[in-house]
Amino acid sequence: MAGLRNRPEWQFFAVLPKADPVLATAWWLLLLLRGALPAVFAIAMGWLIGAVQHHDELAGPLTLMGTTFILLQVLTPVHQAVSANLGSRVAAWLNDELARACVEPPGIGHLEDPELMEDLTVAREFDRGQTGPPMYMNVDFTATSLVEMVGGIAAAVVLFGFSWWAPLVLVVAWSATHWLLRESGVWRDRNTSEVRSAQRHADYAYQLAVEPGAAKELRLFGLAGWAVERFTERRRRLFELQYQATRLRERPMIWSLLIVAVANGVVFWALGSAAVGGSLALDRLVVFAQVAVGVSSIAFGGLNWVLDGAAAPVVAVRKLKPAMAPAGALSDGAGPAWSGGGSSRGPVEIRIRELSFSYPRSERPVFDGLDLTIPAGSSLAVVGQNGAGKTTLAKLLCRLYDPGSGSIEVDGVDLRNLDVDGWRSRVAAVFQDFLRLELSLRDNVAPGGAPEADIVAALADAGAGDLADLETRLATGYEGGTDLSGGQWQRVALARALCAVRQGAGLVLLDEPTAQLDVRGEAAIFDRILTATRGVTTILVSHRFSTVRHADRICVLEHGRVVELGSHDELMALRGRYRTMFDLQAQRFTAEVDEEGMSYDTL
Ligand SMILES: Nc1ncnc2c1ncn2[C@@H]1O[C@H](COP(=O)(O)OP(=O)(O)OP(=O)(O)O)[C@@H](O)[C@H]1O
Repeated sequence: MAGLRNRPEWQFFAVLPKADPVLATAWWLLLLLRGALPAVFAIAMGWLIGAVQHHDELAGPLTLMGTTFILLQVLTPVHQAVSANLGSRVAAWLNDELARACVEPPGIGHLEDPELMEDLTVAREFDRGQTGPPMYMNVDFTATSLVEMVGGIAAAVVLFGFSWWAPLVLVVAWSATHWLLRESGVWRDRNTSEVRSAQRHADYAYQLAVEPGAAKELRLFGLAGWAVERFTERRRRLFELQYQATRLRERPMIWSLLIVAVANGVVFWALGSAAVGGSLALDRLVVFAQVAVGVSSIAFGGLNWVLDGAAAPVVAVRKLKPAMAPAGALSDGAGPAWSGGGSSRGPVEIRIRELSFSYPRSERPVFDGLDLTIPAGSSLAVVGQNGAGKTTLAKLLCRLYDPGSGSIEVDGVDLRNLDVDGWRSRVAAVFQDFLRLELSLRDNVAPGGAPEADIVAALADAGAGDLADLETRLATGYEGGTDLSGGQWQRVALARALCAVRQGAGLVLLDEPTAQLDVRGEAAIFDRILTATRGVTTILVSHRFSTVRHADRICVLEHGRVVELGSHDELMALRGRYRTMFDLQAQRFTAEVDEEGMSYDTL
């Protein structure tokens, strides 16, 4: 039973009533009715012939035939409409499930776990129509295939009226055609890793060609023709593979044709001899001959093929739900909303002890015994080569991951013992890949709400005071909406953090907060950031030493450990890594005065 429940088809059918119980019931009823109608029509025809032969009343059989015929015509489009609606609801249900599974875990490990990526891609993209038909079509295809299956079974049931063996022979023979498709590899080969990989390549090349993100470089590097060529070639390869997969192979084809021909020959021969021998009247012969033909609609197993595509996203979503929860879990924070040692406002002291951390499924530790203390209210700049672990440190401080071993303490309390939401409400962060909400400027600066005076002041501190009206939506495509440049967006992200500081954040994390600002803007803004975050514990990640040097202390990260720690002057005097990096960058900043006679280079 558990095995049956785990089957993809079962999971697919189980989702239908969850998506919409009323539509699912209507869908099944219509399906059964449509499946049964051809057999009823055959019976009605036999009845009519019998009535003509015996000079009986024709109204009954004619009414039944007419009604069946009309129902056959009318129910098809009605069922299609129900299928389309049910399919859309199944897609919405799956999308909701996936959204919840992605959003509910407090950490983010489940979204960065390579083992979950394939299912996540299937679950995310199933309704875009690129890897297969969208769900509303899949439900319709499933309905059509099931109607045929039910039709074949109904015909076989009626054929029992002739003999017990005839329907069995025909059902077995026509079922052999399923084996034909399976042996031809239709289902198996269509979903091989080679086909999936070809599909991925074709999709990628297509996206390169049609999406605006790649448009600039494609043109600049003369790659436009290459992208189209690549797409065409990859797609051709995909079609070739799909053709190979769906091509019927000779041997199983000959065998199943033979079986079907023999079985039908035997049954029709028996029907014929019974009729000639006088044991089967014309009216019954007509019925049984029709249903004997009708059994053929169970042939070829199109249903399996259709269900394969329809069930894949259901299986992926249902698999992801239980897999994501532990991957994104954090150890339980036992404390109340804020259970740090200090007050619920004001700066916090951070103490990192023997911290080790590796990303999920990664052998290589990012940190291996990191020790670092950041006194309350001080600022610390973190520098180091690409990949040194600066962003990872910020993620750990936001408690998007828990450490592998060691600890991060806030005012003497292990971060794992703090309530996650309570802690996060005390952290203001700007990440390199910061959030750009398609909402008003006001909501971008204060997504959780804040007094207007704080929003306006935060925008001014971030140098975005005159960017736009607070109610302007920061996205094109909306009435009065506008998009911003990269640097302008960065100012909005900074304003969001600075607004949170005004709301009482105790830790500010700035990961490359001025990377997209022009030099003039950076120098001006950085002074304002320092003023606005004065007295708040601030961690600044930056490759710009003009920014870094203003921090109270600077730490150089290398191979998961702190290799240098001190003020700018102390580290310069040390003549170590920091000095080398600083001097290298300083050589590129020789011009200290611009054409307007103003000095911006603060190195
Ligand atoms: N989601 C992830 N899964 C696996 N490994 C990751 C992930 N994110 C980062 N890493 C790895 O962890 C290491 C540290 O990455 P991190 O982003 O913290 O570096 P960084 O110092 O911020 O680099 P940069 O200066 O380029 O921003 C790198 O080797 C990186 O490849």
